[in-house]
Amino acid sequence: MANIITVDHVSMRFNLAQEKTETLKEYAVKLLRGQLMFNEFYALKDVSFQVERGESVALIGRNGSGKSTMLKVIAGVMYPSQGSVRVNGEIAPMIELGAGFDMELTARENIFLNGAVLGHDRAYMQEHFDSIIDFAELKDFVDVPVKNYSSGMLARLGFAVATEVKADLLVVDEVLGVGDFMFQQKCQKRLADMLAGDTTLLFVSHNSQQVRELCSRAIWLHHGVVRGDGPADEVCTAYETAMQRGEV
Ligand SMILES: Nc1ncnc2c1ncn2[C@@H]1O[C@H](COP(=O)(O)OP(=O)(O)OP(=O)(O)O)[C@@H](O)[C@H]1O
Repeated sequence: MANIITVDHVSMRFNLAQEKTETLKEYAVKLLRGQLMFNEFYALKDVSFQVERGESVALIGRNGSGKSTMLKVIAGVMYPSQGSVRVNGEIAPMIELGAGFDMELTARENIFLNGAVLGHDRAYMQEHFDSIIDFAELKDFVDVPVKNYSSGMLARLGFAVATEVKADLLVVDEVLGVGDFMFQQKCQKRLADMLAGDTTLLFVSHNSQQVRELCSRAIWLHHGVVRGDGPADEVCTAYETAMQRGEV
């Protein structure tokens, strides 16, 4: 089967300032004078993997292991310092709460805006509009600027839009953890339905049960390095065992 994602020897380096600077001006002056010392920090180190069309893959690992950075590089929000990423299809990214929304606009306006960003015209979005609002349970808040939404409401709207407009690849960062229990169940069911079609799912989760239920495969990142890649159940068990033993 064809690969939808090819991650080829990707490294992501961040430069962390060693000294604390109080103001942006002080930072800029020190930077121009060459007085700032940086520590090089690799959030991803020589990561390679491929994902086939229709696979559902979870990225797991401790806090700070590089999962979100990997999603951002795949979604094209960040460019890797080394290596390359190729995505063969249309991506619906849900990687930051509210990203892709204009906070000053209403839900109605944002739905059309988001649709346009994903390459869908007004007529297409109009056709799907009611279904998005129904799923997000925001019927009474359609014309409220989203800056007044709670984080749960924003997550519901984001999830509803990203999953309504069928993309080839859905990239989801922990957003399933937001919203109440009932909504999480609904999201999980929708993802399962999409996976029964030919959507590819790549998602980050700290919930092993969810990973086992939704994903056929898991990739375990540890300090930016791939420590495991294989059937979700096996990789989750290896990760849990390592945590219980205090090895990670
Ligand atoms: N823009 C940035 N500048 C500097 N460091 C960053 C930046 N983005 C991420 N990092 C660092 O890279 C490392 C990996 O972060 P990342 O968010 O990818 O981890 P994660 O596995 O998603 O963690 P979590 O489970 O807590 O969400 C962390 O140490 C983080 O502090």
